[in-house]
Amino acid sequence: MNTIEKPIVEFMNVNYSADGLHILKDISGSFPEGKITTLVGPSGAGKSTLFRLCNGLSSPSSGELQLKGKSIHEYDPISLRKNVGVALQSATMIKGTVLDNLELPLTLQGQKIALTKAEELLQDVGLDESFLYRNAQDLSGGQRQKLSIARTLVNKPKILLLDEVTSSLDRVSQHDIEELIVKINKKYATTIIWITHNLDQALKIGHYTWVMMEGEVIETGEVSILHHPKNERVQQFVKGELE
Ligand SMILES: Nc1ncnc2c1ncn2[C@@H]1O[C@H](COP(=O)(O)OP(=O)(O)OP(=O)(O)O)[C@@H](O)[C@H]1O
Repeated sequence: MNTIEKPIVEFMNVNYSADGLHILKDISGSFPEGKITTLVGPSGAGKSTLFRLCNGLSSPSSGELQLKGKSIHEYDPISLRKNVGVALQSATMIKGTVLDNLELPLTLQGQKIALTKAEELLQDVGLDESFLYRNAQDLSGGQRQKLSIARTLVNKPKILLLDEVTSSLDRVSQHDIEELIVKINKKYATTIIWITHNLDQALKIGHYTWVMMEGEVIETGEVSILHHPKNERVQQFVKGELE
């Protein structure tokens, strides 16, 4: 992160343990506001666990985690959900139409979505407004992922957490989603934190990267560090020698 950038998510000596296992080890660092940071590392490195701390699904065992300069403990669940949107690889839909799914974040708050808003959100993610009354179960994988991302935008989140959102998609849909995320980042200045196994994708769309291994953050910096990592294990990882 360069000096003029403001941190929006800050980890200060964060540890997380579960079932007697020390899973996240003394994590310190920040995600800059309005930028795309990718989170990479081998399987089991702790990436998804770190995400669950950012959206309040788990709490640090020790240390401090701040969002917008305020401890995550001070956010109530609704304001946390409004600030932090999440899209997952599975892009799970409820039974019903595209509109029902788009409206879900508001339904949970006892509200309805304005039709013009729903149309605008579909337009944002490149789905035609004629999709609104289609059965969500009938969408293709790529369309479902676009809808899942549109759904996170309903609350205008400041931060969007993406966990392997393109891993089960074909190349064309993968490319569409990458373009879409870059567009959202530019249009709404949304901070994006993106877990990906795909290093080419990290290099293509990210401004910054965190490399995690065995519960630790090993290297961070501009995404170009992936071309010439300093750490020997990270060098092995980028060469594909670690799973
Ligand atoms: N609640 C839990 N209880 C016990 N172990 C856990 C728990 N949550 C995560 N772990 C363990 O912590 C480690 C990190 O898991 P995590 O899912 O965060 O890794 P990851 O980097 O996201 O991996 P992947 O890329 O495979 O999704 C793994 O060894 C996992 O089995």
